[in-house]
Amino acid sequence: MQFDPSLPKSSTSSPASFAYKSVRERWPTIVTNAIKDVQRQIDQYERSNPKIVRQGMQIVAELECLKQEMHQNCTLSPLPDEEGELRGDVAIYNQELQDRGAQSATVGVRWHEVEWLFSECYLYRRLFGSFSRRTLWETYDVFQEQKRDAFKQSKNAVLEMAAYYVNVTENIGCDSGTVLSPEAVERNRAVFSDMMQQCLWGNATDLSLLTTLTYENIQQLQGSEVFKRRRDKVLVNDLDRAFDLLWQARNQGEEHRTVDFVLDNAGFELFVDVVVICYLLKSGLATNVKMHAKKIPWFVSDATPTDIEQLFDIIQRPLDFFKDSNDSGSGDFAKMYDEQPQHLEVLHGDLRTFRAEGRLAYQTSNFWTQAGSFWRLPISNTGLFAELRSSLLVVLKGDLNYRKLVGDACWDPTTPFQEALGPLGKSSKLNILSLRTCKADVVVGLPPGKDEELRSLPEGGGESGSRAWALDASRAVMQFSKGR
Ligand SMILES: O=P(O)(O)OC[C@H]1O[C@](O)(CO)[C@@H](O)[C@@H]1O
Repeated sequence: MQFDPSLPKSSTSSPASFAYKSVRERWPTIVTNAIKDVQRQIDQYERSNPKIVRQGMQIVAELECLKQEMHQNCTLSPLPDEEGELRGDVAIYNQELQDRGAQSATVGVRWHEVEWLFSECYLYRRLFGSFSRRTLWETYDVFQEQKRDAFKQSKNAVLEMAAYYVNVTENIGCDSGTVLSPEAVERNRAVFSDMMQQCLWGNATDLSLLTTLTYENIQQLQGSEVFKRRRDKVLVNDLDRAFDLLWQARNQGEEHRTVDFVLDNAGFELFVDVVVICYLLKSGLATNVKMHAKKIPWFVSDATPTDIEQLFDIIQRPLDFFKDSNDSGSGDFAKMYDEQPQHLEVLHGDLRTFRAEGRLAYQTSNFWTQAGSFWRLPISNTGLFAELRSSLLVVLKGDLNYRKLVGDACWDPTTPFQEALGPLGKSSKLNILSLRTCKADVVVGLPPGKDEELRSLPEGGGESGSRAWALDASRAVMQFSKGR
């Protein structure tokens, strides 16, 4: 709190904001879905395991209570103590809650009058605690089924992306390490741009925003046609600067060219991230990539280490995973796969090699699931800060990472991206690339007049005070900051 931007923040009290709607409609739906998921488990264990059932019912009772508290605008209660390595986090959340309470005009911090970023993180942290404090549920991911179901419906786009990967790396991968003609450099630049744009739009399928997704919804959000159609929806595109950074380092023969990839959603987005990461390694734009995942189930669809391992398995044995997805209109995966099995096999082979060589790894940190903005990083997690500073480039995916980068503050939308990064911006020694489809009110780095232009569109928000154009993931920014 102390180190966040001093500007006012998005708050659940502001009727024009997405935060307002979130606490009143979206979060209760998310908690209701979690309750239904636990209920299904309880039904399954009804006869065989009374202890699981008993603990499950305690979880349901807690989640019902959480919903009521939101509904009735109660104060946010301190998180119950937990065992294990995440215990310290609970203390950090509770300290912040206490500090915020002490500063508030009314007593305590109420659901309908609280900063959005803090309260949303608190919500997911509290949800997690309901499971982690129950011995038979402590490793249960209440969002797992939703994540897997959504990914099962992404098979067409998975095959397409794998084919694209093979095509690109066959033609460009071999360029690594050689001196290239200007035309070849431009070809590499174009491929980088395409890859990164696929990576960007992979972020549109986010289960915390789309609380009910149909097969048709998913198809509309995925595939190469989608990203081609949406080129003009990218409001800021700094990819050239990021490419120049990686390309120059590669040409100068810098030995360690690590890219850190701060992940967002599991499922299709994670699959595209992994493809893009393999491309970065294969093309020589990076020598090593470290993926950063969430330690706990987070914002419904965020990727955890389990999701990563499951994805690696799926890439190795796609038929096992996709064969029983019986959604309409999807075609017969086995048949489609038979026609081009080699694409996923090539991807799997590369993945296995990079992992065996230690060039592709993943890790977690409590930092990613704490409540505050990333402005706190240099103070609150010096180890991670040092690690990211030693990286050539840090790629951050998604809307929540963006909100945390800029502190979810009410910036003027023309504020330079680097300025809004505060201590992670100028002179930070961090090179940052944010790939974000817009799902929240905050945005920076826009050209003068752009926000006004977008607000004046039908559905753009108009005079309502809402930045409606920025809420449905139909627009995006790819912003770069060179901190060293
Ligand atoms: O998965 P992403 O892109 O981080 O999106 C999550 C974000 O989207 C929302 O669900 C909607 O704005 C926010 O609550 C959250 O910041």
